[in-house]
Amino acid sequence: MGSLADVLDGKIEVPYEIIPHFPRSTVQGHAGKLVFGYLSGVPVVCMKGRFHYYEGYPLWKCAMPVRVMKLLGVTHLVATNAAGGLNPKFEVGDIMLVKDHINLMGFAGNNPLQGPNDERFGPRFPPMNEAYDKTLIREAKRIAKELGLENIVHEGCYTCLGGPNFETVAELKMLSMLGADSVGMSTVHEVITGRHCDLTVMAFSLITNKCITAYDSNDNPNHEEVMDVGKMRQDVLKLFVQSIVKYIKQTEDSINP
Ligand SMILES: O=P(O)(O)O[C@H]1O[C@H](CO)[C@@H](O)[C@H]1O
Ligand code: HPA
Repeated sequence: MGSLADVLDGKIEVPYEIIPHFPRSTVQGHAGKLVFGYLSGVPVVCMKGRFHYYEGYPLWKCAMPVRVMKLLGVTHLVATNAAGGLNPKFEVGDIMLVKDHINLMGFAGNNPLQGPNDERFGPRFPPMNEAYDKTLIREAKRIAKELGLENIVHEGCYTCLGGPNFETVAELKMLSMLGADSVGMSTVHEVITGRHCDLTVMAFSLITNKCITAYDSNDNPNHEEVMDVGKMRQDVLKLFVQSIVKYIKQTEDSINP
């Protein structure tokens, strides 16, 4: 067992505390380390713990590790998250490939790219209509089929709220009407920052709980359940990401032999 970061070959772990100006992880279950190593022979860097707006960091700081990755030579970002399933077809433990997002915090003028634009990373007005790489989504679906995961892998639209509270019934009903299929408190600002600096991006949600859209329900979402489902699905997620990374490497090698 262990997360993806734990099974890298030639692993080097760098605690966030020793990286100058790096934020610190404050969330239970987020260890706070950058882990370098090889996954199926492919050099990768994993974040063991990410940063959320509700921890008190501005969005640009939450997403700063993405720019650090860009400067390290990273070309592809695979962002994963735990999310509530809003689409009634999703079950707990399912995977949702993100085909699009709704940047709710952006609606209120809060964006990781706010402030002076650093042209060395990217343009002032980056497009976001093709944020999630279509080829990677297609190949992830093929890989899911090969691994026998086709019944649990879906495609949908993710939305990020500021948190830390889970959503009200009325909020969830509204998000559903807006077209969201999964709901979380991360990823969108990382993806925007990644696309701004021209990383190829894919993302997926692990559905850790069903969103409660009925007033007569006695269930409550909670972080313990989110972490438990994450642990339960750890091995499947590892295999899935490993296969996607292998595919990326093969295509890169065929382009630049
Ligand atoms: O998005 P990640 O970091 O996977 O975690 C999700 O799970 C936590 C809530 O249980 C929130 O932080 C939410 O964003
Ligand atoms: N809502 C918001 N964030 C989440 C959820 C949820 O239901 N589950 C995991 N992260």
